[in-house]
Amino acid sequence: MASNPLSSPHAASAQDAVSTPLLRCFIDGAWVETARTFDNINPVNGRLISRVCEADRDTVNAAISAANRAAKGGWRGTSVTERAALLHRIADGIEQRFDDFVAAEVADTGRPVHQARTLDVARGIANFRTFADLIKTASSEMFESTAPDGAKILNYVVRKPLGTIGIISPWNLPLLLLTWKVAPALAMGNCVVAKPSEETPSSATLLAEVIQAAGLPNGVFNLIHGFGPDSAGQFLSTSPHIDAITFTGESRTGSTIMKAAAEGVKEVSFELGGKNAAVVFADADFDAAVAGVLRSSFTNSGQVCLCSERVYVERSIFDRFVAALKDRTEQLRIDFPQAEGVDMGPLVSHAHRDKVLSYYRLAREEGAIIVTGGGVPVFGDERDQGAYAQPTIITGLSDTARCTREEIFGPICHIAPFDTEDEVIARVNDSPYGLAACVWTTHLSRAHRVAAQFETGIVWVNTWFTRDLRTPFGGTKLSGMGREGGRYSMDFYSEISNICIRL
Ligand SMILES: NC(=O)c1ccc[n+]([C@@H]2O[C@H](COP(=O)([O-])OP(=O)(O)OC[C@H]3O[C@@H](n4cnc5c(N)ncnc54)[C@H](O)[C@@H]3O)[C@@H](O)[C@H]2O)c1
Ligand SMILES: O=C/C=C/C=C(\O)C(=O)O
Repeated sequence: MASNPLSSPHAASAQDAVSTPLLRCFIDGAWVETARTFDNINPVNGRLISRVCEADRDTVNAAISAANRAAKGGWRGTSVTERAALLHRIADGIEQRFDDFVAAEVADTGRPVHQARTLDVARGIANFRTFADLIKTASSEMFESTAPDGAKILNYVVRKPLGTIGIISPWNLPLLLLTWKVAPALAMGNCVVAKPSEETPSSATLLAEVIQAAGLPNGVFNLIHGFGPDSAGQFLSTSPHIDAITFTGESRTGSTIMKAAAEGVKEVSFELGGKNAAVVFADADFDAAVAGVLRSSFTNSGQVCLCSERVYVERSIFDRFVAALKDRTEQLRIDFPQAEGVDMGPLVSHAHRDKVLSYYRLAREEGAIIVTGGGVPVFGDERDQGAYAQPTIITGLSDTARCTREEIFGPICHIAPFDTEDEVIARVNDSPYGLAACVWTTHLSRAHRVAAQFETGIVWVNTWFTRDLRTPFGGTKLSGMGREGGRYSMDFYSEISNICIRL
């Protein structure tokens, strides 16, 4: 098991003086305990990691009031240079406590240590550095025109802080997805009330410690812990005193939050679910495509919103591709997060594994062929108390089966053959979701042609989850609303005003 990451004074133990840390909320620059706590469980072995203070309505309101006060205070007036320096200090702080952050992510999620190092924590740092650098180089639009009487008119655009931003994030990439919103929100001069997932409170708590140490003014960043319905998530998203909500999570939750936001006509940004497709043409670099689909299906045990759950392979290479992917999948090492060469840890929780396993059963009921996996690995050690599931490949389902239409969010993909380019484009687009798609081909014009026709916010050609943080990121249809990244984040986290001057 990971060494306990939560060794700082802010995680001091209250109820269990011996060892179980208590994670507190961070409000107006102070650590706040609440009456109710919930357990944070390690999915590797079912053991208790920490107890977490659940923010009740009064606590959430206190966090929002603190942010509102700070928003009216000096923060919005800080210079870009000062804010950029603070963001870099936060990035430095994460770097200085790199191993604590890695251990926190690993303990909460069971993900491989090397993934936490190279993806999660590295991106947490990059998110702060990227937006610090972006605001220093940002420009704005200017339009010159002529008034009816011939006078010269100058229009220019300014970005002002929105005020208080409510941030609600999921458990699948906890630090990455939280900082992806916190960094630009602060960069644009806003104050923040952030609620991480109840499944993954640890790295967010460390982030609050780092932010406190970096010297952000009190109330600019506030952290509340808790659940969604009838808990901190609902109290935050239904408050009339926040100015915008940015949310990453399930489409259904996004819809609930949107109803709450409609009441006050709040700005929303949603990064939601997916049922992403990977398309492999016969002209693809075969080995690269197999390796790519292996990654895009099973990284983080399939718990990345961008993972491929629908794989379409051109019929002439279908059997060979399925056999090769099966072979590679059966070589994946499912192990403790700290094990040398580990490829996959458990799912995030037993509850989530129950959901994923219900789809493994449904696949059989719907008539799927189980090519590999379809169950739970047996280890003969404490991992048997964990939330592990086998990486699973299925074939033989129609495009109307529930397993090929609904997001499963686990280590499973369905592979189907296709015959023509037009056919596969139509099948990929026949989905209520539209987050990301991958194309594997060496045919240059086909790559452009096909990519342009996918109804998704993101298309990767001969790669997957390769990110440039300046690019627009988000989904169409049930996969989201709006785009974040680079100037798209700068726009969302700002009130954009046009100033028109008659010269
Ligand atoms: N498009 C993207 O960029 C992206 C990225 C990551 C994850 N996701 C999606 O997230 C989902 C997995 O995450 P999850 O299970 O944590 O999602 P979830 O919607 O259950 O929870 C996400 C967050 O919302 C909170 N929440 C739940 N109900 C709420 C309510 N009624 N009001 C306010 N807050 C509420 C939760 O406590 C949590 O903090 C998958 O569907 C995945 O595709 C999308
Ligand atoms: O699980 C979803 C992954 C989302 C990734 C990002 O939001 C990103 O890379 O910025």
